[in-house]
Parts: sequence; structure tokens; C-alpha cells
Amino acid sequence: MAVVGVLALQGSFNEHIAALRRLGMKGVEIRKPEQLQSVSSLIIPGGESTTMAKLAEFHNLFPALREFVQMGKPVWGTCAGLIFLANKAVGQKEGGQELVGGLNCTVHRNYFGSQIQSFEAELLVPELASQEGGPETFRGVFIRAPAVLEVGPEVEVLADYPIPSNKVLYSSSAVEIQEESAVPEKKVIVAIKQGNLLGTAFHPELTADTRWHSYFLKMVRDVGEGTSNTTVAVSETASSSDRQTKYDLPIF
Ligand SMILES: NC(=O)CC[C@H](N)C(=O)O
Repeated sequence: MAVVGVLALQGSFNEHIAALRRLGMKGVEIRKPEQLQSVSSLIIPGGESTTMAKLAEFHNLFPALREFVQMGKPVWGTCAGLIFLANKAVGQKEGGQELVGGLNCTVHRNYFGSQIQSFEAELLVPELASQEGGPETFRGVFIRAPAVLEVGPEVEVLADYPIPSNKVLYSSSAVEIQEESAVPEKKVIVAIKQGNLLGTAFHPELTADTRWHSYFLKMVRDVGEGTSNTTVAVSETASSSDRQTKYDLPIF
């Protein structure tokens, strides 16, 4: 059975593997460069990108990850994983951090602030809904979340988030203020796709709605490497029955 690799250095890799399981797919933990050879697609989970980058460096994973991306294999980065896949990141810790790159975009590492500024929001997801069915919105779980500040022309924006009027932009990050502000609403990008690369600033693996996982599995199928149509067809069946009952149930 074809499997999806999940980078398992740190962060929410178990939750991604559980989401894949709900769709009838097996996720395998990837910790070493040579393990990438046994998978044809990869999820880079959320967590803490500086720590994850240090661990990736320690295990000499960066060259293999870059090669994986350059070979056109489907890779999905969520949150810290999105930062990994960005060509450029701002707001990094002192000394910066190594990136895999591939997504032609600039990401702000902690755009929405620190842990206490974490939040959930209903996002408009027209492309996801048109591919996967279900509601026009998706419940985004943002945990110390990044945002995409700029994208290149080849990047497709799949979701953005309107900054509420009680937040102002300060040093290019969203900082909450108490009083109402007259600052016009601004949108930041929170989900993008560029060829075989997918990036989400939020955590779909922490909700019961499996549409982003199923969307990624379709990207894997479209590339047609290693994943049989039959396996993904099983996934689709699982996902649609899932959807009927469990859209908005958080799993944590
Ligand atoms: N939930 C997350 O993955 C947070 C990412 C975090 N902002 C970072 O720098 O890595």
C-alpha cells in the first residue's frame, strides 16, 4: 500500500498520521534522509520551526528534503511546515534558521503573535469546497501561527484571513489592541498551492474535517507516483462519510 511520509522530528506528526488513518491511508514517520526514498509524498507538520530546523540539520535532512521538493514530489507544510517550505521567512529567531524552500513566498514566522494570541476562525475555502465538497468554510486552528506576506505569480491563494478591526499591523505582524481602530480591514494569506507544494498556516490535523488531507491525497494521486488510484478512492469514500457527521468537532 502506498504511504505518505510525515516528518516526525517534532510537533504534530502523530495527529497528521491519525488524520491520514481516518482516510484509510498510512502515514509513516520520517526521521532520516534515506527514509525519504520509501515515500512519494511528504507532510511537514506544525510545531516550532527553529527547533525542527535544528533537528533536521542534526540529522542531515535538508539536502534530501530539498531534492524531494525539486523532484516535484507532493509536499504539504502546515504551520511550521509552511515556514520550512517558504523561500523566505521573516521574524526568525536570532541567527535565522535553514529553510527547505520551494514555495515562492515570504512567510512571517509568528505573524499572529505568541501562544496566547492563538485562535480559531472560520476561513472561506472556495477551492477546497469545490474539490472536496462540504461547507464553503473550514475551521482554521491557528497556534502561534505564521502568515504569508507575499506570493509569486505562480502561487495560487487558497485561503486568506481578514485581520479583525481590533488588530492593527505593527512591524508587519498583527498585534491586538483594546480600542476599536479605524484601520481598514486587511487580509493575510493563510493557504497556498504552487504545483506540487501545499502550505497552510493553520492546523487541519487538529480538526475532524479531513478535507485538506483528502485534497493533498488528490495532489499525490495526480502526480501518479507510487499511490494507486484504488487506495485514494478508498480514502475518498472514507472522507465523504466522515464529512457527513463530524465537520466541526475538534479532536483535542
Ligand atoms: N504551530 C506552529 O507550527 C507554530 C510555528 C511557529 N510560529 C514557528 O516559528 O515555528
